[in-house]
Parts: sequence; structure tokens; C-alpha cells
Amino acid sequence: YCESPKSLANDDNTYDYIVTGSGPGGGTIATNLARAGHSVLLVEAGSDATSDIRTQILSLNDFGNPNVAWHFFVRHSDDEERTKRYNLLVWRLTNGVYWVGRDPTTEGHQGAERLGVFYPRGATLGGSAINNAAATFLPSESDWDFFDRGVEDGIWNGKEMRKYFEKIEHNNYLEPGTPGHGFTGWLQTNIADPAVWAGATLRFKVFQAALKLIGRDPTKVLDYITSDPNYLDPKRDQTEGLWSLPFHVTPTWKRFSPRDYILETRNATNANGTRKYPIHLQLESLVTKVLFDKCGGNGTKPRAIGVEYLQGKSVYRADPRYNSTTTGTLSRVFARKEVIVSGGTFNSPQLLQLSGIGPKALLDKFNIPVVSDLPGVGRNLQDNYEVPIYGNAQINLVEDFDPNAPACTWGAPGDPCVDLWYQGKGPYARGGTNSNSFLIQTQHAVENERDMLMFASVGGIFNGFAPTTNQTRTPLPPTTFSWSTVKMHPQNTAGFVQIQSDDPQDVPEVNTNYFVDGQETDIPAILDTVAFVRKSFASTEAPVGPVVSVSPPCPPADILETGYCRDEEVDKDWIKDQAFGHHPTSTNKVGPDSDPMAVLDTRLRVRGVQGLRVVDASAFPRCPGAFPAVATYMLSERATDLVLEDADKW
Ligand SMILES: Cc1cc2nc3c(=O)[nH]c(=O)nc-3n(C[C@H](O)[C@H](O)[C@H](O)COP(=O)(O)OP(=O)(O)OC[C@H]3O[C@@H](n4cnc5c(N)ncnc54)[C@H](O)[C@@H]3O)c2cc1C
Repeated sequence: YCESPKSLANDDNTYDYIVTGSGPGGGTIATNLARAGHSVLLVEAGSDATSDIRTQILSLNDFGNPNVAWHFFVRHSDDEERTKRYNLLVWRLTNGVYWVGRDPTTEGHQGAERLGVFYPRGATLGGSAINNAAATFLPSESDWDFFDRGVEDGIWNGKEMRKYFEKIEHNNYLEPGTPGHGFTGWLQTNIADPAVWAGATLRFKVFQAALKLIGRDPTKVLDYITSDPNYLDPKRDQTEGLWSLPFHVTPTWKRFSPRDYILETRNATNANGTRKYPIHLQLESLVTKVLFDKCGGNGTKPRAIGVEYLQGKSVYRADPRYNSTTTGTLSRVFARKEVIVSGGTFNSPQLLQLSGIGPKALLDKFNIPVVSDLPGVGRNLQDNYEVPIYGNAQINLVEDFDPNAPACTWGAPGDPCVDLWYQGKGPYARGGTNSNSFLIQTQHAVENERDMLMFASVGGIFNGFAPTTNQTRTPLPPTTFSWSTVKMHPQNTAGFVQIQSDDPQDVPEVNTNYFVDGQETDIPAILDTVAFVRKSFASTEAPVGPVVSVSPPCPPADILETGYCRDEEVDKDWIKDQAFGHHPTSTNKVGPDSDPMAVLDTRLRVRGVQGLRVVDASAFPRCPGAFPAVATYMLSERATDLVLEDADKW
């Protein structure tokens, strides 16, 4: 006799599909499947935070917003000395509040607990698309072709994938009909209006010096910086230059995310008032386990038939509002067809491991019965390396962009700019000067493609993530010009996510293990970029230039004409110590049968079981491009077709 949890299934708790997680991966496919007529239960650990204005006005975004973000604390490496040198280490003081820096005792705080490197993830309806920066930059074609390596079934053909972007995009900045773009899809995109740059021309001198270095016409800087980087061209991935940077926002810069798509679909009605699409939302519910039917007999693979979830607000310990007195209620729901895991790069491998899918030794350690021994679950964690490169210009670069604009107070009560935004006007209703992207190909590019994306800002730098604290920081001078850099095709695959207990409310251990593999390409590529920026700084024309390089911290006297530091180790050490990231991917990678670390086949099916797929950023065999969100939407659209093709099998 074999007992299956299926005996508990009934009409009220059974759906065609169950999707766990509502980010770009899960939110997209759940909605698509419901629109195709299938009943779908979308289980999301977080709440619907639509009423939090910070999740709507992109300018007010708060990465660590406790209403919508899980606060993970990770390690960048096993090297304790390197860890101690990271500038944005987070500590919890004895009074419970966060403190950020290398050593709290320097400010008299004794007994603080070191938490690690802050790594926020969205945990709300819409996932990380609700607290991300919303940059929407297409990956390169080779990132898709990489899926099929060793399989060659063409499912992820890079050229074909473009049509998924065309299908989902609702472009707000190009002439309708522009090839390679979509104008009627669900995902709104926009770039900053050219008028934004009219009040920010001082910095153009720095862009122009950089353009000269790559042989582009510096007089066309305004044309370039207002042009589309997602243009259709077979040579796009090899082309260096300056472009605008699109975001997933509406024409008035309201964040647009799967939340909008899900809610619009859920609220759609027929003429008689009944719900048009069978999508059901189960919010504030943490999925704790995938349920399997192991009674198939005759060597049949265990079949995923449902999930168990804990209903309760903030029951996960990465939730900054977690309170041990909220215990939650455990429920079970069932899927007639498939269970789709979409908890994101940290949480999907955690859920699989808790459910008995993962490295056997790890599961044995916590007495979790093995359903499928897959050593790759939680391994292969990848991330785009980011470092800021900055210097001081000869004059202040912060320009008074709009002297008539009211003084915005960043969402404080009575903020006049919020009122204006509701009318579709004012500073929050338009893009900012972060809408720029400069792409170069270093001497260490893999794939013979450009491998570095940079975006510029003035008066400040982006040097990593930190939660809000009450510490006071000295602002950087308005002469600061900085490039945020994003390393594409990072070669490191040594990061990992693994459970630390069998308790689903616990957070897994996350170690990005930066610069373990591929340091021979990744570090020199970043050094090339630093050298490129320094050369452009040195050749920036007066009155703005020359820009005096500040960081990475090679002393100006030691910077060679080539831009490299006389002692390369100075820059190298700084890069290893201070590089950060926030684009984790690939912890359930797709790969061929011959790869023992492949978790998914090219149809995104979990190996060793039936009826279970992973559809989110953890599925990418390698980090897609410079920003993973749009690639995850596209992956989920592609996955929708794959799931629908198989719908009659069940
Ligand atoms: C601060 C920040 C800035 C970023 N900036 C950009 C950017 O500008 N451009 C870009 O392209 N990318 C950016 N990203 C990355 C991008 O947002 C992610 O790659 C993308 O959202 C990944 O989608 P996903 O579906 O894999 O996971 P997520 O978006 O993380 O969604 C996962 C969802 O699953 C839910 N979940 C997890 N576990 C469970 C469970 N057990 N039960 C129920 N629900 C669960 C979570 O609550 C969450 O809502 C940023 C991310 C962050 C956090």
C-alpha cells in the first residue's frame, strides 16, 4: 500500500497549476496560464503593497523598504580578512538597529553582531520588480544560445527569443512599428525625455572624452544619450557606444511590474460580472514544501502534485517585520497539471532542498528524505560584479535642472512632488539622468562581445547596498563624476545557496564566493574598465576636466598614461574587496543530461521528478546581460509556451 498526499485533494483545493512566487518569473507565467484558460493558484509570501506609494513612483524607490523586501545578509567570500575590509558591512547594534561600516567600535558601539553583506530581495506581489531599479536592458543573443549548449534543440535560440520581447513590450518611447519592439504588450517601458538632458550638459564633457576613446563622434553626445540601447541589429552585442537606458515604467514614470499584469488579469470581468480569468491569489503565504506522489509504481518518477504553505504575515526570518509570535497556519493545495517554482534565485533552491530535491549529502544532514539527488540545486550562483569608478571634476557638476520645480521631499508627508505626480506632472513624472548606458568591450571579453555596461551620475556614487540607518554620512562633493559599472558575462560560478536547517522559516546560507573562478578574465576586464575611465577623465576638456581620479584608490601620481595603476595590485585588491552585486541568477541551472550539475532540462523541468518546473532567474545557465529582469520576463513568456505545449499530457 502506498499513501499519496493526493488523497487530501478535492475540488476546493485543486487547481490546474500552482505557481510559487509572483516576480518576473512566477507572476508572468501564472498570469499567462490563467489567460490561456487554466485555473492557477499563485502563492506569494509577501503582501500586495500597491498602497505604498514608494512602490509606484520610481523616484521614491527604497531597495530595502521593509514593507516589500526581505533582508538577506550574505558573504562575498570565505576570506575573513577580505570580508572585514568591505565598506558596507552590516551590523546589528545591541539596541536592535542596523549599523553600516567596517567596525562599529570606532563609533563606540560594543557588542554589535555582524550580519554580513546586505542583499535585499523583493518579497511582495510582483517580487523584486517592486523594489528594483527597473532598468530594462536586453541581454545578448549568446546568453540565450548558451541554454542549448550540449543539447542543440533550439528551444532558446537567441534570434527567436527577440519575438518574446516584442510580444510583451508596450514601448512608450519609440515610433510605433519600430522593428524589434512591441507596442501592445503588457510590459510598459520608457526612457528619459531629451529635455532632461538640456539641464545636465556639463557632464557631457566627460561622456565626450569617453566617446573619443572608442572612436565615436563626440558632437553627437545628445543623439546618443537619447537613443535606444535595445535596438534590433545583428551587431548590437558587439557594438560599443553611448545610449539611453530604458526602465519598466509608464509614460509618467509609474513603476510597471508583474503586479500590474496580475491584478489587471485578476480583476478583469465578463459582461455578466463574473471573473474573466481563473487566477487565484494566495498572498502572505510562504510555500514550505512541494508535495509528491510517489505511488506511480514501476520505476515511475515521483510526481509533484501540490504544495504546503504557511499562511501568515512576515513568517520568514529574512522579513524585517518577522515576529516569532506569528506562527501561521499550514495548508495544502493541489495541482492537476504542474507545480511551478518561482521563488527567485535564493528561495527556489531553498524550496527544492526543503522538498527533497538537492545534493544528497546536504539533505541527509537535515534528515530530509531524498526525492531527487541533484547536486546542482543551489550551486552555480552567479552575479554581475559592480564597482563604482569616480573622480572629481574641476567644477561643480550638479546643475539646477529645473529652477521652477517645487522642492521635493522624497515622499515625506506633504511632498508637493507626489501631488504633482498624481497629475502626471513634476520631477517624479519624468525620467532622470540615470537614464544612460555606456558599453565597452574590454581586452578580456568572453564571446568577443562587449562585456561592460556603465551608467553615470554626478554628485554621488553607487557603492553597494545598505539598509537605512540613523548614521550621518558626509555627502560627496558636487564635483563628483562617477560611473557605476556592471560586468557582463561574469565567469565565477562558485557561489551557492544552501539550507541551514529543515525549518522553512529559516534563511539559507548564501555565499557569492566572488572571484573564485574566472578571476583571470573578470579582474583584468574590470581593470581595463578602470583604465578606460581614468584615460577619459584625464582627457576631459576644460572647464570640467581634467577629472581627478579618486577611486579605485591608486594615487593620482601612480596612474600611468594608459590609465592603469603603476602597482596593479592596489586596484586589484580594491576590486576584490569592494565589488558587490544584486543580480543573483543560475542556482537551478538549465543544462544537458551529460552535466551532473544541471538541475533543469531545456524545457525547465526539474530532473528526476515529473510535473515540476522552475521558472525564474535561478534557471539561467549564466547571468543574462547586465540586468536580469527583462530576461526573466522573456524566460517566463517562453516557459509559458513550453508549459502549454505539454498541458494535454496530464
Ligand atoms: C534592489 C534590487 C535592484 C534591482 N535592479 C534591477 C534593475 O534595475 N534591472 C534589472 O533588470 N534587474 C534588477 N534587479 C534584479 C531583478 O529584479 C530580478 O532579477 C528579478 O526580479 C528576478 O525575478 P524572479 O522572478 O526570479 O524573482 P523575484 O523577483 O525575486 O520574485 C520572487 C518572489 O517569490 C516570492 N517567494 C519566494 N519564496 C517563496 C515561497 N517559499 N513561498 C511563496 N513565495 C515565495 C518572493 O516573495 C518574491 O515575491 C534588482 C533586484 C533588486 C532586489
